[in-house]
Amino acid sequence: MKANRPKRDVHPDLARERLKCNFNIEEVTNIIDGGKDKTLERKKIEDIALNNGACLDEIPDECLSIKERYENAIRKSCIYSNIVRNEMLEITGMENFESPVLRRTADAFFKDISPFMLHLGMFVPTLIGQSTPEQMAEWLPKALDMKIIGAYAQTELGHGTFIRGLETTATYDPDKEEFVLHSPTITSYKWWAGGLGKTANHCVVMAQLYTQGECHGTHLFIVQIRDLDTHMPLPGIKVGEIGPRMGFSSADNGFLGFNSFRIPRQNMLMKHAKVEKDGCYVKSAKHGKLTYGTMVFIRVTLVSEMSFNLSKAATIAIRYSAVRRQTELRPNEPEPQILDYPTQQHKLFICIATAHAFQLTSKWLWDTFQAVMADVRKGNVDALPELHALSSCLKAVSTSDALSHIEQCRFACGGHGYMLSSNLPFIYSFVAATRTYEGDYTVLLLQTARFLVKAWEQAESGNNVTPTVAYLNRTANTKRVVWDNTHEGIIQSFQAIAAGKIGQCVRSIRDRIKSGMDYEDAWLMTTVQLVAAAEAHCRAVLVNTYWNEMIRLTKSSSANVKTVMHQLAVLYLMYWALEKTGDLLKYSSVSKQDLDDLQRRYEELLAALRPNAVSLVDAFDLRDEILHSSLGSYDGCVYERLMEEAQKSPLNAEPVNPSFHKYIKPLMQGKL
Ligand SMILES: CCCCC/C=C\C/C=C\C/C=C\CCC(=O)SCCNC(=O)CCNC(=O)[C@H](O)C(C)(C)COP(=O)(O)OP(=O)(O)OC[C@H]1O[C@@H](n2cnc3c(N)ncnc32)[C@H](O)[C@@H]1OP(=O)(O)O
Ligand SMILES: Cc1cc2nc3c(=O)[nH]c(=O)nc-3n(C[C@H](O)[C@H](O)[C@H](O)COP(=O)(O)OP(=O)(O)OC[C@H]3O[C@@H](n4cnc5c(N)ncnc54)[C@H](O)[C@@H]3O)c2cc1C
Repeated sequence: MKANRPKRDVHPDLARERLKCNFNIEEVTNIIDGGKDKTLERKKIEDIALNNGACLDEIPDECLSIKERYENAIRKSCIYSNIVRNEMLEITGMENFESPVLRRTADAFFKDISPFMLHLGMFVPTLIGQSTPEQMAEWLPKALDMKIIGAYAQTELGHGTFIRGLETTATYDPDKEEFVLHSPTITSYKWWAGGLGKTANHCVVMAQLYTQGECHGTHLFIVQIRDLDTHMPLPGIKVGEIGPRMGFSSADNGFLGFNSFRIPRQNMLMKHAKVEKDGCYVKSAKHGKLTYGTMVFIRVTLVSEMSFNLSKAATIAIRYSAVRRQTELRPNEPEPQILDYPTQQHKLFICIATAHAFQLTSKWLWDTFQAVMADVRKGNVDALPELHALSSCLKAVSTSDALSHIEQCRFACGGHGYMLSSNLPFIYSFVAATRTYEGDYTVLLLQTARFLVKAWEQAESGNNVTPTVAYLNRTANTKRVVWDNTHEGIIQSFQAIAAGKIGQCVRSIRDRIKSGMDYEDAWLMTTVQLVAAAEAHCRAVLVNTYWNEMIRLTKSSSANVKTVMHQLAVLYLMYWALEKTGDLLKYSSVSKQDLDDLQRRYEELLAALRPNAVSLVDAFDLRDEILHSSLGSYDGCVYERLMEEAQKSPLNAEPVNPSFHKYIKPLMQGKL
């Protein structure tokens, strides 16, 4: 079903906005993409995937039933996978199947989500990260060629966060050289895995490994769950979909139970630990948590995923705000564009800046991840704790911030932002899940806090600490940093806030221990502060990385691009400084006068960015097919699109709904 989209003239308000632009949009797009060549490659791929209109729907997703939505998503997933397999991977290279470009074009096909997302998103990365070379040779080509379709089944009905508490067992039987997978309780049923309910025929399963009568903790196994020809669940497998949820409606998140289901020994993913034929367990020589590798990988990719989602929401809300006019400021004057209201600018410009902050930080995080993984391959796991701490807090804060900014974008669009045709509710519900999945917000910040407390103790005793906490060596023993309203000063203040909060946590824990608590209770009682300290550390990392990367990437930019990129980064620093005035007063010498000054400069900066606002979102270069929004299209024909989408409501298919004759009329006539 292809939909024809009428071509329209650009709305005059948007056309005027574009004339005001004073910087080279393409240069900014190149910075976001990671270089001119990357932009060209992206555009080429988008043309291949989107120009034939296969991604478009006649009937909007939201007007379909649950079953129709799933079936339509499968239909398009197959079309899309075929394009990826036959045309797109040729350009990116097979090894770049995780390229953000593929993720971005997928969004044009799925307003909600593809049931195949977890296949490429987690199943394939697990094969790559957890298999021996022999296992990789066996499974990876089939998975990349869609000969098998997989899911990642780790979470159970009873446990998601506490992986060590998972109950599914994999017991080795040396006589048959097989593992027996079993779900001993209702709470041990796998629950949530995307694509598992109806789509996948294979999955990676995390289970407690038993061999020679001993439990060796959780390990990963590859399991075929459905017949490849009939797609029927195999005997011993109970599988289905978990039911309607807030978002992810077409992802067929599933449940899975095993009744003494047997798999060959070779199906244990044995890169980091193995079970010999005789049942002897050989432990990972490197690091006990390497089986958690896929989670770390996805946490890293989620930071750029948040940038992408926020850039979509910001594009929709800013284009709409340039077209929408509301309220006479002075009698008989034209109503202003709502984008002219400083309160609207305050809601929206931070979204543009944050999308940049996350994008630049995500590239840096990706490079860090690659470097640490290269070390791990050589047997050096020293940097793993820092990577875990960093990816945990950046995943937590980027998903949480993106969520609240996307909600602001929806607020910024008034009533129309509540329409599903605006796409803002879809973006919101997708991002809402990211705050929970792949590690809940609080839980991940507490992981980072463990690392920070140790780093604090090292710095306190005069030892050098790892790079992302190096500021502790400077600030651990400083009471209050001297306020300085330059960008360096603001960055240092964020580091001082983080150091101050971590130090306070350490003192609280020690005081509680002194007063008789054991370490676990003292830690538990301090967790509210520990979460705040980890968040503060993450903000310090974000402001520092964003600033440094922005300077590095704009070195050879034209003057006006430098200026506008600089303005966005300063806006980001000021916004967060003003959000955290209580902390600044506590940990720096900032005065009321300094804060009033900062507020004034922030408001001036909003005004300075105003003429470039539409062009800044144009620089995200998001095609209409990707935006899926009645409010955010490039031409700004908001009202026409809202009306057009309204006509598609199934309730408008007939002038009188049968319920009138069945219920309303009898009620009116007193015959009910
Ligand atoms: C195609 C591209 C896609 C782009 C992206 C788009 C979409 C995303 C795609 C897919 C996602 C969609 C769906 C999501 C799928 C899922 O949600 S899968 C399930 C994810 N589940 C979780 O994340 C569970 C969260 N829980 C945990 O991670 C851990 O249980 C825990 C909370 C970290 C604790 O683990 P535990 O084993 O109990 O550890 P313990 O407390 O014993 O800690 C011991 C030490 O080990 C350290 N540690 C823990 N984890 C790691 C790690 N991963 N790496 C390194 N180190 C680790 C821990 O900090 C302790 O260190 P100490 O030194 O002792 O302090
Ligand atoms: C849309 C979606 C898709 C998903 N896809 C998959 C998938 O493909 N595969 C898969 O395996 N899983 C998947 N999940 C599961 C997901 O990973 C878990 O839901 C997530 O890790 C949170 O775990 P939980 O549900 O057990 O929450 P819980 O741990 O029960 O959390 C509930 C509350 O308790 C708090 N809490 C828990 N432990 C602690 C603690 N130690 N200290 C302080 N507070 C704590 C949390 O902060 C939270 O507020 C998905 C989830 C969603 C929502």
